[in-house]
Amino acid sequence: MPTIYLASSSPRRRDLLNQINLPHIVIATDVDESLPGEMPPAEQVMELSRRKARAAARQLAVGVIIAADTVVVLNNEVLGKPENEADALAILERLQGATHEVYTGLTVLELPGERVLTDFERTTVKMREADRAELMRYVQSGEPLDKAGAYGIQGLASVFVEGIRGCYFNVVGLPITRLVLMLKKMDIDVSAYWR
Ligand SMILES: Cc1cn([C@H]2C[C@H](O)[C@@H](COP(=O)(O)OP(=O)(O)OP(=O)(O)O)O2)c(=O)[nH]c1=O
Repeated sequence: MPTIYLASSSPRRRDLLNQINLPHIVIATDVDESLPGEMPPAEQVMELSRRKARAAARQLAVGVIIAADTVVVLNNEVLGKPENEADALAILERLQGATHEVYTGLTVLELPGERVLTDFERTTVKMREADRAELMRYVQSGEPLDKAGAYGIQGLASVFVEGIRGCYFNVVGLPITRLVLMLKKMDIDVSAYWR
């Protein structure tokens, strides 16, 4: 079975691979995340996941690389990670009482040979109304700062989520079933690692 590499510094993605008992090695990458402004969100996250996978591929000779990129989209506007606490509060004030979408782009790259698959997953998230004081306390918890859309559904932000449609794991940053299906296309069966 090939060695799996996760081209991500996100602890959430690591946790999700551990949750499905998929042994992996984390590879740190540094990619240019600048994009042309008019790119649709699905294209953006797929392109960035491809860049992350390719950056990891430059450091390796053999194995299968997984890379992902997640953004939150509100009324066609792409929201990445907040720049600071004030930005996090501004984002959360827009998300409260509204419905948004979470997109994750996913790339699986096999070495040697560079066979590459890229796809994306989209989940709709509805948040309840919340007042400024509540959102302020959430920002002060420190949870929003390293997360797209300034929240973590898997953490304290669960108190704001009214409902979701689609893959939950996609919101956390790694759509598990989408990944499993892509690995299957590369003739890798995740359950073969469960020994
Ligand atoms: C919406 C949401 C995002 N997130 C996180 C997942 C990702 O880590 C992060 C989105 O940022 P990304 O740029 O996709 O990933 P990253 O910078 O954390 O890691 P890397 O580029 O090295 O792979 O937001 C949550 O943990 N919970 C959520 O509910």
